[in-house]
Amino acid sequence: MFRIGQGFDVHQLVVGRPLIIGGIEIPHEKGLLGHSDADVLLHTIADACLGAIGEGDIGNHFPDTDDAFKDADSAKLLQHVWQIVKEKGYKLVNADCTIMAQQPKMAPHIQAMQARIAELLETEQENVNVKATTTEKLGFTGRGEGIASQAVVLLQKRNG
Ligand SMILES: Nc1ccn([C@@H]2O[C@H](COP(=O)(O)O)[C@@H](O)[C@H]2O)c(=O)n1
Ligand SMILES: C[C@@]1(CO)OP(=O)(O)OP(=O)(O)OC[C@H]1O
Repeated sequence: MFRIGQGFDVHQLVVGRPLIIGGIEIPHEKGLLGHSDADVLLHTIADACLGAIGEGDIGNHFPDTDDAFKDADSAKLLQHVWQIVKEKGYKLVNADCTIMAQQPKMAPHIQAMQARIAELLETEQENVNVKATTTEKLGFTGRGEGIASQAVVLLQKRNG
């Protein structure tokens, strides 16, 4: 049996924060604001996984009112979500993601993001695709006020 899930997330870009996307720290004069480390891409993938198995969203599992998740490493949050997916008997078929950011250039970091995400989802790197697009200077992403991300994941029930 197959299950599909999609995720979408947005975080504001501000000075004084590191920019962490896809588990990779990217040199930039601004970073993403959030209760956790605000890794917009890992949040999107976690939401897509939770959506695929009908388990709500990361806000339900890791409330932003809980100090336990203050400055949390989103890789650990995604690992926790992936445990739930595995306990339900699923493995990843593939994940496809898009980052919407006017700046900085994601291209030099895409391979590292794909490798890290594949590691977190216990799959081969070829099963994880990360893309980036500017939004042609339009909207909040185009003005550099924030970064958005979306993802689709396909899961398959393991045999036995
Ligand atoms: N933050 C970004 C945005 C885009 N790219 C890459 O640039 C290419 C052109 O982007 P469009 O806005 O015209 O879609 C595309 O190949 C993106 O991968 C990037 O590296 N970082
Ligand atoms: C990740 C959590 C953890 O407290 O906080 P934020 O970093 O603010 O991120 P968001 O995408 O708003 O998801 C909610 C929370 O689960």
